[in-house]
Amino acid sequence: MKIRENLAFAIKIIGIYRAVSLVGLLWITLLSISMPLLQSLMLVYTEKVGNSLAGGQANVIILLLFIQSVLYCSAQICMLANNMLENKLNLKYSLYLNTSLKEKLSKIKIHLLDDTETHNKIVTVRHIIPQIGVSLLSSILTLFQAILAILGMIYILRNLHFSILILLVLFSLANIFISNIFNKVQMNIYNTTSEDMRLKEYYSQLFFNRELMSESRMFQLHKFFLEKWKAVFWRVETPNVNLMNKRSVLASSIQISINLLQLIMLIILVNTSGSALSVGTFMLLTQAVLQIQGRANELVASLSHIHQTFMFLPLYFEVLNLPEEEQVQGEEFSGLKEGIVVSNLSFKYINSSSKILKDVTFSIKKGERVAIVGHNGSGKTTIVKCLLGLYDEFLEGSIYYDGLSISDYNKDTLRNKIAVLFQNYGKYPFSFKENVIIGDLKNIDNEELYNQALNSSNSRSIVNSLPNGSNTSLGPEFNKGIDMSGGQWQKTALARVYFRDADIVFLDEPTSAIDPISENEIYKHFFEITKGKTSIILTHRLGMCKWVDKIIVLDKGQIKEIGTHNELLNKESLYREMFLAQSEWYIAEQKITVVKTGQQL
Ligand SMILES: Nc1ncnc2c1ncn2[C@@H]1O[C@H](COP(=O)(O)OP(=O)(O)OP(=O)(O)O)[C@@H](O)[C@H]1O
Repeated sequence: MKIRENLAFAIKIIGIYRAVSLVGLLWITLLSISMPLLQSLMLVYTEKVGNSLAGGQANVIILLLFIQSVLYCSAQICMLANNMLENKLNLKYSLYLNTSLKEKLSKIKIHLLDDTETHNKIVTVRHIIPQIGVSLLSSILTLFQAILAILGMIYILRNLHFSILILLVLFSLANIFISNIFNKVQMNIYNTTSEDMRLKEYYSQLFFNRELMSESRMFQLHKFFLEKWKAVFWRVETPNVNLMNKRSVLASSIQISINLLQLIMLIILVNTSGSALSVGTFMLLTQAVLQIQGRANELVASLSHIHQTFMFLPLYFEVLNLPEEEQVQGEEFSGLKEGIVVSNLSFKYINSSSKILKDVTFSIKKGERVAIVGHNGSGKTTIVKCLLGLYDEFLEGSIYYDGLSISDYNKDTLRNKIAVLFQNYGKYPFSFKENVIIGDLKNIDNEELYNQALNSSNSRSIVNSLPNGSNTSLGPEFNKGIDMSGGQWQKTALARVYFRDADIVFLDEPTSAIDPISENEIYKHFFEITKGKTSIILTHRLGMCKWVDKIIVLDKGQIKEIGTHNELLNKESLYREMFLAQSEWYIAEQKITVVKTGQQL
């Protein structure tokens, strides 16, 4: 089973090498075969030169030396070409393998990223990618080279005492056995420390995360972070260092054994050949013994590396085979015609212990403006994620767009018609304009749309204040960029949403960081430009709910009430309770103003 599995992996890997560069693969194989052949030929000529030194003609000796030199230069040129090609292929394989991984991650089911195990696997695969690339290929080729070279030398040494060969075989077998043990230990270390490796990276980046820097200074957290980082540092590095030390002990022992082995082999040679040994043959034999030993070491090292890589390959292919979001070739979504219906929807995240949404039912007509409100953690964002089709297979109940279940639509066509502003939207270190136009990559040259988006999101004044206008780089980490305030970033993210020619708009807390005057402007624009579009806004600012057609109030994952602002305010409701609690602030403020100024209301 194991052999069959490994064979299947080998075929897949060869497929990858072929896909990346068939010509490169052929050349590097050719060069790898040429080098040991040239080395064997050089040995043959070493013997001839040595033998001709004893009484040979000068011109014959010169000719032999010349041929030997040509062979040496050819071997060097092959080695150079091989190294250069290897460097180039290294880049190509690394690009290919990393691209495959990134493409995969952009397609896997979102719920997998809620799982710690998936993160551990991904980080291990990222670490082993360099090993799978050219490094594996060069180990395979080194293995072939070593086998060819050893066969060539065995042929040259065919008349020698067989005990030399037995010694070599025994020595190599012991070496392979020990490497095998080390590889298993290494694999175990990777498996057991992958989560700590991620933690170590995370604690490291806390020291240069600009957004957290001020908090960390004010709370004087650096020592706390440092201690956490140090603890995890030792947990990750200690097993690796211990293994490295053991490997070093092994390497030194091998070097000492090689020396002893060479001595033993030369003693056997001298004893078996006695005085019949010519100078040339002695030179040939000593070099051959040295080379054969060197090659045997290469053979063991490459076998060990191949073995180690093959132990990791299942994990690599496991990550590449993680389930992807299903691309139903189903119905094309060309825009909402009737509305959205959510029917008895219940939902639970992969790692949550109880249901986050419980039997939720509501409907939204085309063109309606709906606000979803409720306490923190009541499930507002979760409903949106379900409506976006991010968690289809975990849903109980149904979500229909125009009467057809969300899972029957082609997801790309559905998402093309939806624009979303998430609570944790992206703040990209691109130019201001790029931060907006990534909202719809199909329209990146549409200046009119861009200008509309700036106006609707109240971002025009931001662009005017930036040193290079729309082309100003954002974020000081790159390209001497400019940082923006929280509210300016939020307006930019809103512009991104408006830039998308969407039919349905979801906004999750769109104005949480925006000043009241801008907020007012933004909502005015929003209601203007979303006329005819369906919009769903998640908010804690209940003042804006006066302007929507319907308010859905969530409580602990359940629908508590549905109605308009007036309907809900005029009866005992959670909405009324929340609205009054919020408006108390303004009423209290008014009283303060009255007291301060002595004016009458
Ligand atoms: N990926 C996740 N895995 C497990 N539980 C989650 C996940 N995301 C959210 N939750 C849990 O689901 C519940 C609802 O979260 P959700 O973000 O939907 O609330 P919300 O109403 O949008 O809250 P807020 O008003 O604070 O934004 C919370 O208890 C939260 O802990």
